[in-house]
Amino acid sequence: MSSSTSTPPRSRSPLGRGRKAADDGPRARFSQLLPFLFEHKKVLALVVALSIVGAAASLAQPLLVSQVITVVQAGDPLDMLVWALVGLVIVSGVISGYQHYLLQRTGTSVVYSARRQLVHRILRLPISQFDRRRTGDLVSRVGSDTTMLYAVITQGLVDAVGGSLVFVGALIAMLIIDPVLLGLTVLVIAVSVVTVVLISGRVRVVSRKQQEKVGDLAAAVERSISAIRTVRASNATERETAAIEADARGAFDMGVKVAKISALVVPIAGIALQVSFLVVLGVGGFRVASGAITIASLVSFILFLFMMIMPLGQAFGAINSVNQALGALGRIQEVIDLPVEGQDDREIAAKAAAAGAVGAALAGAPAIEFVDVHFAYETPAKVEDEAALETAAAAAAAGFAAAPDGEPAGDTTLDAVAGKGVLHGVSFAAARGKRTAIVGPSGAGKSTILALIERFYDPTSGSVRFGGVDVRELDRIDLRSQIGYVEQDAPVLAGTIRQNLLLATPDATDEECVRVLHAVNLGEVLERSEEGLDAAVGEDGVMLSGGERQRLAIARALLAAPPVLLLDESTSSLDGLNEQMLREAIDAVAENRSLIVIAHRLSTVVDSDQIVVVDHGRVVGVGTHSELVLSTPLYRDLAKHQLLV
Ligand SMILES: Nc1ncnc2c1ncn2[C@@H]1O[C@H](COP(=O)(O)OP(=O)(O)OP(=O)(O)O)[C@@H](O)[C@H]1O
Repeated sequence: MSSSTSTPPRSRSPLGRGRKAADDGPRARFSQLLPFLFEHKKVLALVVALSIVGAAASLAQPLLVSQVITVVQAGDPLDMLVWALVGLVIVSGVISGYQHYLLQRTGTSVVYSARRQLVHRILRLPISQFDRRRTGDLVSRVGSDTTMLYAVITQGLVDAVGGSLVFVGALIAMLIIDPVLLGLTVLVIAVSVVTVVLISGRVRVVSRKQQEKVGDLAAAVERSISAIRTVRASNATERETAAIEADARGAFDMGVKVAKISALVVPIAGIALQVSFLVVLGVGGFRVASGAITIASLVSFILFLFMMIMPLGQAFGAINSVNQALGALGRIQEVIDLPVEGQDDREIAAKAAAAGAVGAALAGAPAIEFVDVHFAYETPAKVEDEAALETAAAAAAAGFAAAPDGEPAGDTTLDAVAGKGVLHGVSFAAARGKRTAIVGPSGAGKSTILALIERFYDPTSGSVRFGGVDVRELDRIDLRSQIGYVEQDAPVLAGTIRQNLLLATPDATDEECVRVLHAVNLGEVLERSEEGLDAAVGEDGVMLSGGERQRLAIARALLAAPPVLLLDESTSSLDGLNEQMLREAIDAVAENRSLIVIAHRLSTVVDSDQIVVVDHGRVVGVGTHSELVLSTPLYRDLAKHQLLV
């Protein structure tokens, strides 16, 4: 958002903005994971309850085994004990299977919930966010980063909760059996826990970087695919492939790093088990020999030791997967924390809605009016010192733990600053029910004018008025429902003709669809395929010609029958017939409504009620064609070039 009035403070996200750490980038805390888990608290509670039962069943096993040994030594019959053991094994198996299913389902639900939140947020971000974010990276956050959350649930976290019960239970049992042996075991375990915690902080950082690389990869793929014809025609396939492969390689390298660090974690539980086993066996042997404990006690102590180490391994796995997930969650949360479009003006909009401001547009006021409008797009801030960031990241890596906050070392490309002015004191009024054309050289600011009417951006100063009311005082949804907008060059969505038409007017009937298609001279496309309205138009409408695409977009706007229609004429050159059809389409939509059309071909606009000439963001002339030819040199030149005078 470029408006000085509505731009939120720089520090938008608690994670990313305004706070730069050595490993620059969005970071998530464990507490931010909790809301995702909390959504499933009932199922998770059930899983924990099952874990407790499972833990009890597991804990009972060594006790039974110890009983079996005692009974065998005494030469007594074993019947009941054996059946109890079999029963316990079966119960443990069933419980663990059900638990596994619940965890997988919950993991999938957490991913689903994160995706929903992300999509909900992304589609509502201010347009300025799309100017500086890469589409592929956003797609990757929805598709890839979210899947990392799955592992938190399935790989350990909840298991570790249940496991910790086994751990505590085993600990108590071991304490009762032999406190001396336990002391030695705890010592070995404490060393391994400290090591794992130190290593896993690094996993979070590297995992986030890996996700960033996956984002880069997705953005690169999107870039090439969306321009595939140009890429092919430029013989750039090899170079584009190489560039994408380099991004894939970056993701792979980071993946290998994650694997290396994780690989340090995995054997630690095993090593801890082996070391404690040897210590317990050695010292335990002496203690049996000296009569301090019995053989049965030593055997059950060792079984408890195994039982205690298993959940420890789970806990280490959990720490690892949580840290990986937190890397991805940082990127998810960064988007979720962005303000949605209009977040700042909710109060104004509520007031406006209460007052019915759109409906109460002032009688006699122009449909659209610009009053001394100045505007500058925000431009992404530069990364000031990448080398400093790298050094700081390396320093943090050496420290192994999660990076501490540092001084701002630079700026990511997602922060924005006000760029150079695009509109400078633009004033004009588009009368109701009339046709206003905006003309001017490329880059003059014509499309920007339409963007301000749609409130994709707000002016830096001055005001844009709809029916005499400043658009900032209107509810955006109401405002947009009054305005049709046909954007330049890319107006068709993948899908069928019907889906395209119904985008703004989901309830329109087939008859209405067919009527608007005829109104814009597109009746013929219905005859091309037996499917009629259900014929697919392909990604970006590639199955339609440039002129047809533009007219389909006009038909869509026409179907909604808005009182004001903004039309950014396609810059692509149309042949005579297509141009004629476009003019007829515009004539059809101009009926009974206020039309503002950006024209690249003066022939489309010579008969407009009013023409506004824009040059370098300034209005340099307003009038009819014949007036402007006399009064405005720029217009005269444009007209001359297009052979109209
Ligand atoms: N989203 C954007 N972010 C930053 N700058 C932009 C953005 N859109 C346009 N600009 C800049 O604003 C200026 C005006 O662009 P605009 O698209 O309004 O011109 P135009 O008159 O419609 O041009 P054309 O006739 O070529 O479509 C240009 O210098 C352009 O580079």
